[in-house]
Amino acid sequence: MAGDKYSVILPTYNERKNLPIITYLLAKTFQENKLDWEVIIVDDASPDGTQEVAKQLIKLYGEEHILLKPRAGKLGLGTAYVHALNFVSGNFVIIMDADFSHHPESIPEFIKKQKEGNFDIVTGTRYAGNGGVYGWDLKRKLVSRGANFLASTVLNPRVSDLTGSFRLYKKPALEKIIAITKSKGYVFQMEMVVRARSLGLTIGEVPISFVDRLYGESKLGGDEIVGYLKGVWNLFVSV
Ligand SMILES: Nc1nc2c(ncn2[C@@H]2O[C@H](COP(=O)(O)OP(=O)(O)O[C@H]3O[C@H](CO)[C@@H](O)[C@H](O)[C@@H]3O)[C@@H](O)[C@H]2O)c(=O)[nH]1
Ligand SMILES: [Mg+2]
Repeated sequence: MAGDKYSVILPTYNERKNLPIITYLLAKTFQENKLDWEVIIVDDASPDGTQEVAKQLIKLYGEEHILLKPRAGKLGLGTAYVHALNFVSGNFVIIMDADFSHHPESIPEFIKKQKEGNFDIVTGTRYAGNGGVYGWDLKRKLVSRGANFLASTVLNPRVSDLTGSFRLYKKPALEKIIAITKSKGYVFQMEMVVRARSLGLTIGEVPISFVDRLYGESKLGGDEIVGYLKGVWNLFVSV
């Protein structure tokens, strides 16, 4: 629709090699679809020089399209979104990873889905339709499936992929959800969906292929798994 603007929040930690290509593909996708856009990069003082790359990208694409909103240290994904939201100028917000696990080519499908049902949220799903996961070992697959199974059973949020983070939000919806979401680690994604349901927001789903990163390493560790279990428990007793 005329007047719509899409703000992509891209949290980065050591994504120097991925950032130029993901930005190129985002720009291309938005230009080809004649959409108004911006990318907000939240870099947490990556030691690999991600911010230097981001500054080059600002020169290339312009300040109206690329914003760098860095923080002084590695403060985690959840707070990165909260931080970025202060700078969003679009009426829609897209949250995605910078490491190609989330491919920009899905964005037009998210937008189409959003328009179809006037959804508050459209979430990418690896666990419905022709969605899938590629490149994970058995352990990581089991952790992801287990996390989804547990939260679905206990909290019943009627979404097939609770832990993914590739999502499109109406900006006011995201603001409302973030205001009441408490967790900070990986569990954040799941809590956001559960909170959205408790607010009566509508959610559409689009199947996506999640491909594990080529460069660098995932930041998921044992602490995050414990944090997730605690998060499910806290929501179970509170929502
Ligand atoms: N600013 C900032 N960015 C971060 C931080 N930690 C990770 N990131 C960035 O956040 C994105 C995802 O981080 P990964 O480390 O690649 O996560 P993952 O293990 O692949 O997990 C992904 O899949 C999970 C579901 O299976 C998701 O729950 C998770 O949010 C993410 O999408 C990447 O762009 C990474 O640079 C941080 O502390 N600060
Ligand atoms: Mg990743």
